[in-house]
Amino acid sequence: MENFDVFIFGTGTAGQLVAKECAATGKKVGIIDIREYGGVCSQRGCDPKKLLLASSEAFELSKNMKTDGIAGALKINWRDAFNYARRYTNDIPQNTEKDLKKKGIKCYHGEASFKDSHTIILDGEEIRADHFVIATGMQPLSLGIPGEKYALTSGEFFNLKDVPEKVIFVGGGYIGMEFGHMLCRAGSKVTIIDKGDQILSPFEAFTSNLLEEESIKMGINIIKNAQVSSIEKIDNRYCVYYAIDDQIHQVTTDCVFNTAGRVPSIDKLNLALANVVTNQDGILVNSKLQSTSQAHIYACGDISSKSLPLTPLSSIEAKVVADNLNGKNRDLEIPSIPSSVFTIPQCSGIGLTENQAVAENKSFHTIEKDTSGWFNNKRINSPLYGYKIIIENETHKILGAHIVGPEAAEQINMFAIAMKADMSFENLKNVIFNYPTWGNDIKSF
Ligand SMILES: Cc1cc2nc3c(=O)[nH]c(=O)nc-3n(C[C@H](O)[C@H](O)[C@H](O)COP(=O)(O)OP(=O)(O)OC[C@H]3O[C@@H](n4cnc5c(N)ncnc54)[C@H](O)[C@@H]3O)c2cc1C
Ligand SMILES: NC(=O)c1ccc[n+]([C@@H]2O[C@H](COP(=O)([O-])OP(=O)(O)OC[C@H]3O[C@@H](n4cnc5c(N)ncnc54)[C@H](O)[C@@H]3O)[C@@H](O)[C@H]2O)c1
Repeated sequence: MENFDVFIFGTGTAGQLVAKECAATGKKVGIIDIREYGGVCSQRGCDPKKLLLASSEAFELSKNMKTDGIAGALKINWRDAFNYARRYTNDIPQNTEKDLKKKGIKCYHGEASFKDSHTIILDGEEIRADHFVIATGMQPLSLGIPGEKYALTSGEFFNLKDVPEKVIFVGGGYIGMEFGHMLCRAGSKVTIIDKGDQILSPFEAFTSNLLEEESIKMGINIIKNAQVSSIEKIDNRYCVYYAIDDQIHQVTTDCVFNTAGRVPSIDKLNLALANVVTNQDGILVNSKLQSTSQAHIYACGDISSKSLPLTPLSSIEAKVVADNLNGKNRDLEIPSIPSSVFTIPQCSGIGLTENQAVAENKSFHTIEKDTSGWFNNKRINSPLYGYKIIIENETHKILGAHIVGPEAAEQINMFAIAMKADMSFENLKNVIFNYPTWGNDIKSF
């Protein structure tokens, strides 16, 4: 029986980091993945998405500058954009595995599951470890409706070689909005159906509503407060049925995506046999990221109950787990987390929304403005730019910052620094920034 100091499930951002840091201190490390190596971010998430988005960005800028310096009709060639993204991502699995092996880590493939809290079984063989790390991430939630099998997943979006004439996204969260914007610019007639009354519900309503209005102007059909009840295949097309106030409606489409959220990937691990406790957020962990029921089993990244499912959080958590396994006795401390939806324009936020500040009984005031007419936005003929900042009355500290605009994802990083450094809003505005830049606009917020 193979025996390890540390055995890791999952080769994404979190799993790889723990494996490398533990191997670097001389531990005997094993790692396994049920799919190709590399995880969601590099294969089916952040990176291929941003690569595909590059042509949408180029398209948008040239479309907006059409009568102001750019001549000729532009078109996104989806197949070229797809091949471009693939060129970057294709080699990552084998390079990741090569790199892990070079560092002395034993690499496995397949579906392993726990036999007891120190033993797993893979293809009938037992593997034992002193410590386990579960970093298996998340997977699309099941819609639980007839015809669900016809809905494609976000991973399958990255196999889409041609632009569908019509496409429906069930769910107007991060993924539905990002993919919807891309396909709309590439020529699809996009419909987004969401069960809630606000798309991008974790984001501030002011910025999310502005983005929704702009998305509708672009031609995206957004249907809210709608419960999708079934999907039917008719010849080569799909009919999606949904209810609003008990009234059944239907839309026909060439392609449907399930973008209704993601759930922890724990179903294949047999965690009950290892006495590892879970809930709907993932594996229950303490501040050291140990399972609350089995201290020698850690969880990090999307799968841990502590984390928002974002790449930077997966790295932070993995580092805490690696440090603890290497004897450093660390607790997870999470600062305010910036997050962005990579639509065009982008929608970004950090800290509290206004509703959350009210719920937390904060004494605060807000400033908000539609700044679409400001110079930076006008310069590129972008249609939308706006912000809302939540400021604590007594300390003038930033409780939350929310921006929608072409460079909102970069601007929000400035707020991340200010909030980490406990700066007041005035002090952030007193910083001298380059002119004329998007960062410098913050001085006028
Ligand atoms: C479409 C999309 C776009 C995204 N864009 C962004 C973005 O722009 N910015 C951002 O911060 N975040 C983004 N995210 C989220 C980000 O990808 C995740 O937070 C991050 O990848 C999580 O890393 P992880 O290591 O925890 O898990 P993962 O990267 O999911 O890795 C988990 C690994 O475990 C494997 N696995 C699963 N089950 C088992 C099992 N039973 N046994 C063995 N292995 C298993 C999986 O195959 C996978 O390789 C996006 C996500 C999606 C889906
Ligand atoms: N740019 C980024 O950082 C980025 C991009 C993509 C994904 N992610 C991460 O991945 C996670 C998952 O993204 P996601 O877009 O799948 O989920 P999400 O939670 O962001 O959005 C899901 C949406 O689907 C709706 N919904 C749920 N069930 C539904 C149903 N049955 N019918 C209609 N609508 C339904 C919800 O109301 C919600 O608006 C995000 O929370 C985020 O952390 C991040």
